[in-house]
Amino acid sequence: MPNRIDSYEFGEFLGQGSNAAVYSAKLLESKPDLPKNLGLGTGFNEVTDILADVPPARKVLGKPYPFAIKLMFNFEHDRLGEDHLWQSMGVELAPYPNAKKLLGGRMGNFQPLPGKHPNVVRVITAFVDSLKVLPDAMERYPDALHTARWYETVAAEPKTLYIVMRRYRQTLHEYVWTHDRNYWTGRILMAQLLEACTYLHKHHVSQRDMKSDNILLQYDIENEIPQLVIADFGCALASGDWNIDYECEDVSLGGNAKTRAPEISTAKPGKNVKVNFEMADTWSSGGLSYEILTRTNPFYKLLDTATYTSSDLPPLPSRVHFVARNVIYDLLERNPSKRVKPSIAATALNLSLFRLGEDVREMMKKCGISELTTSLAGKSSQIGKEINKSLDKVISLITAETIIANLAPHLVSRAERQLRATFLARMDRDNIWEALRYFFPVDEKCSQSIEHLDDDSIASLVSNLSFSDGNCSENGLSSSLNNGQRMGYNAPILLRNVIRTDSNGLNGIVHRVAATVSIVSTILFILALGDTRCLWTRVANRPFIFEGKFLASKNHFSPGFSVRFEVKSANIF
Ligand SMILES: Nc1ncnc2c1ncn2[C@@H]1O[C@H](COP(=O)(O)OP(=O)(O)OP(=O)(O)O)[C@@H](O)[C@H]1O
Repeated sequence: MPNRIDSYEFGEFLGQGSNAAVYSAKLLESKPDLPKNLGLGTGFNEVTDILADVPPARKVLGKPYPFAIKLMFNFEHDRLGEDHLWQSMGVELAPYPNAKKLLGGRMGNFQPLPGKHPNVVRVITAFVDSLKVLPDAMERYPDALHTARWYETVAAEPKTLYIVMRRYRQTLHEYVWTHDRNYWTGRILMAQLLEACTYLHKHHVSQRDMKSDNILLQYDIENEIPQLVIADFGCALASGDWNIDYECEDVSLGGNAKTRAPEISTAKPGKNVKVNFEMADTWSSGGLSYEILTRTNPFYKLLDTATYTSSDLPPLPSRVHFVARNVIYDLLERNPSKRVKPSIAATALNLSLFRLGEDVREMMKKCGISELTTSLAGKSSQIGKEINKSLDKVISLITAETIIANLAPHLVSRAERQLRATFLARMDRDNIWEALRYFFPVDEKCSQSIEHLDDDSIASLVSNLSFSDGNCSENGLSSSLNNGQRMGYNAPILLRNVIRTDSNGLNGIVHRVAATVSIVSTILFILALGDTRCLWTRVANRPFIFEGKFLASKNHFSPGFSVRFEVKSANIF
């Protein structure tokens, strides 16, 4: 992407804050890039090759101004050079993995995020160039221009920093006031927010200005579930250290005082005082979750972050899922050392979103997970090994369901499929066991008595547990899940029952295989039309087979040959 402002054409004004104005933009005389290679494989019997991994062309075409350019306000047009711009504004680049190179050491210990994340604003490039005075600039931000009346002299060529980002559709604040409440969507938004917090937390970055104007959403169709990103890192702490010295009032504690965690808002400046931001964003995501589910963040007006107690928190609507409710209360725990870690909160939310059965808790129970197993997890390696077998089967099911979801892109939103991918890419067993406590609260008495058991007692406990039977999860599930005719899991039957879909009349899962593939594969597709065939892949090292029919697609014979694969059943063996 070019690093000159002349290479971009500005579109509409998108918004402004105290530090910058943001406009939509496109490359001058650019033509939208159509996907050249549809990314489809050659073998019709390999599921992984037919996953739709490129957006439909219409979505690419539909965005005439695909970028957003943040024009930073330079209030020091009387200073020469560029260094001060990079130094004072460079922190905005915390979400940009190339930032260190770009800054070239101008910001000392600055440690930006090392990679892109689907729930963190996508920065494409940044550069310093001449100040572009747009037609509405004088009216909207006169003080940020070199013509502001207090300058006695200004640099020969007034400049500023520009940040080119992906353009998003709306802020969270706008979204909650323009869309009807939908608690399923709300939970997906919450989970995305917590995935972003998990990523920032992992890399020691605190955004420090978590308000709903700084949470951006992308969706193409009006009732689509939005993709959520955390944006505006202008107040971020990204030095690799959670602590800052707070010796006087002048030290910045981040953005809006109303959205500061209790440990920040109660800090008093003084000698050797340090303020720790490790759990600050996590706390703020609790207030934002209220906003997602009820439109109102209790800390904007009702409560004071410095003085509230947990009993002051307003009740959440009764239809809010019990996991979301408890996660929110735990996020808003005053004591940062007792506050739930963002990764645990995100995992709990993600687990609550799986559809393997009407009730995730019931499904887990049938796999042998219970209050007892969550109490036992991590207690001894012997027990751990046994109960992890049950957990691994649950994980296989979750993975299988995700693959099925990818085969049914019209049934599961893009945002949700991305969320699953994000979650599956980072999950580990310990994290899941901790999150499972939201479904199966740990029995403290049981937990304490296990501490004192000797090896023999543990062995006998293990042998008495239902999960010691390696097949228990299959048995439990197949009795409730399968269609009575075949062994194993029959996940599509479940999906058909529980997925909320507006695709009328679709029975089972239908995936369009748009194949611009070799002639040989095309012939194979044609030969397969109408017959019941199997597609296979592997899930957690176990064969995962879809059985179904190839059907000719009415509308999609161009540009390549297209068929649909209607999945009748899916089985893990
Ligand atoms: N990538 C983007 N796509 C679409 N709109 C955006 C984008 N980035 C920012 N905006 C819009 O511009 C507004 C101002 O952006 P931003 O919050 O980054 O500015 P700021 O001056 O740093 O704000 P603050 O005063 O909170 O520090 C946002 O609230 C949003 O409405």
